[in-house]
Amino acid sequence: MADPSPARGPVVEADGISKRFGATVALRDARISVAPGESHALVGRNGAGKSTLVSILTGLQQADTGTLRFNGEPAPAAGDTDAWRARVACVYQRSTIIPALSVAENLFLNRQSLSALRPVSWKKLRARAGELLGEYGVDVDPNARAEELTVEQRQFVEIARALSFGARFIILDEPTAKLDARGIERLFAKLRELQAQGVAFLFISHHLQEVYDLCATVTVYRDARHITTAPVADLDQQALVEAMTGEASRGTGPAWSVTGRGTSAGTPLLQATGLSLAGSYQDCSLTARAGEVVGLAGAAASGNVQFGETLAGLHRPQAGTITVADRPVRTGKVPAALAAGIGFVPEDRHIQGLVPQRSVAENATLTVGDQLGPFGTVLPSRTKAFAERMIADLDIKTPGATTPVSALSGGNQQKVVIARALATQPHVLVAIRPTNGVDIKSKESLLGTIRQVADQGRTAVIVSDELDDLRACDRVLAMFHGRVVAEFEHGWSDEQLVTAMEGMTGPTDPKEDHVTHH
Ligand SMILES: Nc1ncnc2c1ncn2[C@@H]1O[C@H](COP(=O)(O)OP(=O)(O)OP(=O)(O)O)[C@@H](O)[C@H]1O
Repeated sequence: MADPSPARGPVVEADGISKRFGATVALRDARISVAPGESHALVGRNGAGKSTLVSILTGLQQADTGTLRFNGEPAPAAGDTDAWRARVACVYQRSTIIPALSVAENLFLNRQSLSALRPVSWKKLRARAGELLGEYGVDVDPNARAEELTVEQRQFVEIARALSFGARFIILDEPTAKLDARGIERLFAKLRELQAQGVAFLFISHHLQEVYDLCATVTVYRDARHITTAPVADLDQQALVEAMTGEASRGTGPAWSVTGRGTSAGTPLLQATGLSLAGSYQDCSLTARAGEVVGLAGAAASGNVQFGETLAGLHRPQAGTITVADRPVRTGKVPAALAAGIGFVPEDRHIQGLVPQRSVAENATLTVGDQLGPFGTVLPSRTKAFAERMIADLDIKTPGATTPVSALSGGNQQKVVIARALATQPHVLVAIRPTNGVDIKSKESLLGTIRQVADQGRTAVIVSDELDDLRACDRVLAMFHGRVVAEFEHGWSDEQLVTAMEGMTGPTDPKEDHVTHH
């Protein structure tokens, strides 16, 4: 690792940065400055320009105007990858680790210092990988295949790899999106440890609490512009949200409201009985009635995501049955689930959700081709009208319905995935972590949209470990280690639910009459 460079000013300083994509202005005269060893947050609504700034700070894209300096010196030439990597490290939400390779191979992939002319000594490489992981306190076996690692271990390997190029400045773009509460704690502990060694970071997150927990300074972008930079201690959450939205917050609760009427009213629409999937969960049952939103809570290894995916036909369970409106659904087949009226919002929009080169309109209507014309003869005008309604309903920030989805910001892509799931007017909507990557204001409208599904006499299942998502539910089942361990009627406390998700049964409290331990 290179010696830390002597502090000659901010680790990064960008000023007057503008960037256009065709008619879209992604950044307009924006700025950012991060001091050595500083923990700096960058927040803003979906499409505010955060990822565009990251791509400019890491040399992936060039700004149209503006200046960029690292440690007081001009940025390296475009394309000089090694020089960029020595100044700024970046960990993206999407892993850049190659699953089929070992940890050691991943760490030294594409590294110029290993001459291509010399045969690679695997023994040496493994030893160096071990040293490097040790240096950053990452407890992972260099021989392990990357696909065997947990999301969190993979992220630690990425951080070690990124910093091993010598940078003392690391950008983390929504690093907590795929971690559960424990994983986030460990990631933050690691970041604090690195900060104590003088590493500065720029932290991007839609979870404002994380900003308060981790960062000393916050910068807010809105509509491609820099709005403010301030010590986090000087901005309370209301002031921060106001800076992000440009509106005085209403100070009231969320736009949706839990009716709590679902439990006794409504006939069962979705019934999953005794489902088991080897290695994931055993003997799990769930009933969702017309008019209610049911939460399926659980931490990373609880099996809740696999249970939700099974409902949508992604896995074939070894045991158990699924019915929609009393009709059996063939398990393990996505088309069968769709035909039975189960709409699905997958966890990973990149893999399961979208066709990036296709337009917003096409993506939003991928599941309803038959409503818009026979296959191959989709009528563009109907597709467009349908998509335009979705764009308005879900507040999707896009220049138009014909814009390719790849040109949308991450959070707006997530809204397209939800639009698509809603397009079929499903009887049952199964949504996995639906507000992942979505800004605080859009989150309310998305949860409101899911609520509408129930209000129209249909039903929704939200699979999540996010308390905000779960609060939008009438009833929550908590899973731990592959089993449903407790059920909560409306009125649970955060602590009760978190305790259940962590596999601990709280003391039996007379006030706990809305909790059933299974
Ligand atoms: N390659 C591109 N082509 C066209 N437009 C783009 C491209 N990349 C970004 N944009 C547009 O630039 C704007 C800023 O997007 P950016 O991804 O920087 O937002 P963001 O703040 O990171 O949002 P999110 O929180 O949703 O990730 C958006 O309107 C987006 O649609």
